[in-house]
Amino acid sequence: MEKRQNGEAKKKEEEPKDSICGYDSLHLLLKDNLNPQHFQEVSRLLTGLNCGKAIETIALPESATALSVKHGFDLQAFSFSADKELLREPRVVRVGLIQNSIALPTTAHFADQKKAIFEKLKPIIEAAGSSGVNILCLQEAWMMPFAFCTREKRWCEFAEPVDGESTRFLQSFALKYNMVIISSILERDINHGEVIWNTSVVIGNHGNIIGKHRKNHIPRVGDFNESTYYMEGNTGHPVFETVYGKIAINICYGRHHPLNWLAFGLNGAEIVFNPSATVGELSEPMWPIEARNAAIANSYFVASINRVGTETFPNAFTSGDGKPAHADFGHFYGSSYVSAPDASCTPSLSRYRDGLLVTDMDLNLCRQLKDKWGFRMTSRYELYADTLARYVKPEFEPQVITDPLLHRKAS
Ligand SMILES: NC(=O)NCCC(=O)O
Repeated sequence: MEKRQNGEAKKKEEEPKDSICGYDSLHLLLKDNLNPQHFQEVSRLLTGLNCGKAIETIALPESATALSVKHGFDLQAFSFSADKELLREPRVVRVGLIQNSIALPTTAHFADQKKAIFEKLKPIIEAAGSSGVNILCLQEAWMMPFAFCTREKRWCEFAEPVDGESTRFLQSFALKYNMVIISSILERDINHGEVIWNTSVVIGNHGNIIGKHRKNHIPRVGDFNESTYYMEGNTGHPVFETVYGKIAINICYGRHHPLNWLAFGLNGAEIVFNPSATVGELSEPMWPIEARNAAIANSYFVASINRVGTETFPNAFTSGDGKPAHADFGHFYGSSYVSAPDASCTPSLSRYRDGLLVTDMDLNLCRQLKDKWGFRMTSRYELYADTLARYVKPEFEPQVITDPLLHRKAS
């Protein structure tokens, strides 16, 4: 079968490892195998409609497509519109998401591994910059292998202060392209006993550091032994007011926690980024649902990024499930995508290749959905504030009304 570039990639003769039956994404598998009418109907249900239409693709400059061809990364671009308003101008923001695999084996010298990731990312960030991206977000702990499966402490050497080399590397791009950049790193807090955090640094479009947010919920599932390395974050639910809009970051496992999403919404977020690192066997069926649900429930956009590839570590580890020791986490399935508050979403980036997803979004859509569905207005927060206040007390008793005939035998 024919081979096309990127969003148009058709099934390849030999199925690439970790593809979906030879395709980069479910969207492309369906597109290639359904007749156009069926595909349109399936897409209407799977990815929704934005302002009554299928989400539109947008053309990117030749410089960006040339970089994607030269460096072999997936490049896709879409646009969400909002209804025209009489009193507000449209507020269109261009968002870029980067997913990538590591660049060198995990056995290489740590300094070389980090440098190689920087080099690998340069053309992808350049493509984002030359595409006019306003806010760029990288995946969770993008500057290192996701070594938290191993429980070995030597990987802590990758940790950096908020103003460390990874931030400095990105600050130059922020300045060059007038871009806000969200950079999720393994942070070492020099001023507080050199402790380690999982942190997103928000770099402003002038190359300044606007602030940071530390991961609120730390996984204890499968091989995700992150609690061996860092504690639950202490930065609350900050929303960063940038020149391009109000943004927040819900780091990876936080996406399973509806109250985490809610708190960013209550603080006024218009786009919540979800930089992640998660593997197919554990979470792939959840991936297309949770972020999309959060976007709908909280009337904001959600931008979800997952890393790519299989990372093999020098020493095998066990998962506490009685299965044999192994040296990799499983496959990080990429599939980054954007969800809108009106229940539409973009198709995903590749399941196995590096990629850049560029998405235009008119932030006016957030308030339009609040006005239409009234989720904030009907939320009854005081009801839940009361339940939660009682629940967190040791003497809490669940509100259960037991059927007095529960134990009576059926006659
Ligand atoms: N990085 C991370 O928190 N992964 C946990 C697994 C998941 O949430 O799917």
